[in-house]
Amino acid sequence: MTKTGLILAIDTKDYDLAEQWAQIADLTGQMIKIGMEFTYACGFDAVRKLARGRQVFLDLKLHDIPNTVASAIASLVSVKPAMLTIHTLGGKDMIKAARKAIDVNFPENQKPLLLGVTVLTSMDQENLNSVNLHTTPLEQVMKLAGMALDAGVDGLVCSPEEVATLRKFYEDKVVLVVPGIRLENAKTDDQKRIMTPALAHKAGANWIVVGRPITQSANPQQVAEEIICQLQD
Ligand SMILES: O=C(O)c1cc(=O)[nH]c(=O)n1[C@@H]1O[C@H](COP(=O)(O)O)[C@@H](O)[C@H]1O
Repeated sequence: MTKTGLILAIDTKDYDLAEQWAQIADLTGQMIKIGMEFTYACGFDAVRKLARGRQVFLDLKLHDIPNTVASAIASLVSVKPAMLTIHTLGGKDMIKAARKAIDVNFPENQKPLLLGVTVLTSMDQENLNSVNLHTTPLEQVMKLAGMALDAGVDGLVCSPEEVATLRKFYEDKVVLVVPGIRLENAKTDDQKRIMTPALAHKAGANWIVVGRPITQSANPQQVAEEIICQLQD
C-alpha cells in the first residue's frame, strides 16, 4: 500500500497563529502548506521565516503566461520549498517553462517537486459545465494529468475521487497530493469532491492536505494525531 503523509494547510492571515499551527505540525512530524492567504496577508519575509527549518509545500497555484510563471518561480528560491504548485490549465508551454525555471534556478539538492493542480476539489459537474467543460471531473483530471506529466510535472494535485484511477494508471511514477479531505463523508462547505483520510490513503494518496478539519477544531493536535492514525496500514 502507498505510504501516505499528512500536510497541514496553514490558511490564516495571523503570523502568530500560523506559527502555533506549524509547531503542531512539527510535533506530529507533518509538512506544512503555505498558500495565498498567508502569503498575501503576511508577506514574503514572513513566508521565509515560517518556512525556516521546515518542510514546506508552497501553494501559490501559478497560472499565467510562460515567461511570467518562470520568472515567478525563479523568485521563490529563497523560500526553499519542498513542493510548489502551478495550474495545469495554464497549458503545456507554461508547464515546460515552469519545469525549466526549477531546473535552472534551484540548486541540485534543493529542487522542489513541481505539482500540477488538475481540477479543483471545490468543482463538481455543475461547476465544470459552467466553464464550458462537458466532461466528468475524472475524465478532465486524466486528460490534464497526461498532458502535465508529458510537459514535466513531478506530481499532481487532485481530489480523492480520482486517486485510485490515477494510481492504477501511473502506478508509483507520479506523486499524488490530495486535498478535499473531510473526517466524515458529508459535504458541508466549499469542498465538493471529498473523502475521509483512511479512504484517501487506501486509494493511494502520497500526501493528504488537511486544513480546517484540524485548524478549526477544538483540539488541533489531537485531530492531527487521529488523522495520522488513519493513515497507518
Ligand atoms: O492546491 C491545493 O492545495 C488545493 C487544491 C484543490 O483542488 N483544493 C484544495 O482545497 N487545495 C488546498 O487545500 C487546502 C484545503 O483546506 P481545507 O478545505 O480547509 O481542508 C486549502 O489550502 C486549499 O487551497
